[in-house]
Amino acid sequence: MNYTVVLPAAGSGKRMKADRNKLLLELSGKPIFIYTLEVFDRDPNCEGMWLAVKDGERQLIEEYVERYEIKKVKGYAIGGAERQDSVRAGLEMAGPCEVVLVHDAARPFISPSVITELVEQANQSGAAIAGVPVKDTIKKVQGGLITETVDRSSLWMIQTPQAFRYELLLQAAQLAQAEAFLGTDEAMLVERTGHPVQVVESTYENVKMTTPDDLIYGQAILASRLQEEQS
Ligand SMILES: Nc1ccn([C@@H]2O[C@H](COP(=O)(O)OP(=O)(O)OP(=O)(O)O)[C@@H](O)[C@H]2O)c(=O)n1
Ligand SMILES: C[C@](O)(CO)[C@H](O)COP(=O)(O)O
Repeated sequence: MNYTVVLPAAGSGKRMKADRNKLLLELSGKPIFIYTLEVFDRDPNCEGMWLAVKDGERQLIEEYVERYEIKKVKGYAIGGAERQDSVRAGLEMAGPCEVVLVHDAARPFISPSVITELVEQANQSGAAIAGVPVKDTIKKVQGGLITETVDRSSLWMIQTPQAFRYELLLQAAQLAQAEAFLGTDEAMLVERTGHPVQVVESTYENVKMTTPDDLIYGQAILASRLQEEQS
């Protein structure tokens, strides 16, 4: 099943504390977002990528896309102040298709088999997102004191990709905009329309490069992949 992917890449990386958009930081000599684009470039079911970028970074990002010979980038939308604004801009520009995936450009280690599973599920049921069960004990804390220990048996950490029938996500995104609702992922926008959202088990490797320690983990993932290739 073919799909189109929208990649929000217009953040600023405050938590990474870098001097530029964190997506341009390098792992083993290659910018983070190029690893992400390569996964989709290699997937024969990916019909095209739409990137949401900052106006002032578009030229630089385009240069990298050319330098690394990424073939499937169809166009660029100008991102907004919030991630949700950037995704909506990308969706509107991508135009109608059957299944659309939204994937953080800051998650370079997504597994191709999870993408395939998400697309199949979204085609059948309308909405499917990636996640992994939480591994730690979860507590609510206020003022340094525990107010509750949460039963973790049904808690999942949600990632991207998040896959949807295009019209379902577009309408949910436009409704959220009209009602000034701000969510932290696309599923939240669809959930509030009442449409069920499936969760597909992903991998813990699919971490979002958010804080400096994530770069160390990212580097370790690359080293272990290289070792596997060579053995
Ligand atoms: N206004 C925004 C904010 C974020 N993103 C993108 O959404 C993804 C996930 O966001 P996050 O990790 O929060 O990135 P930043 O906003 O860059 O980081 P921070 O919140 O630490 O500033 C990233 O690929 C980021 O580039 C975006 O396109 N537009
Ligand atoms: C969409 C997301 O990656 C799912 O985990 C996450 O919610 C993005 O959060 P951020 O704070 O905007 O990075």
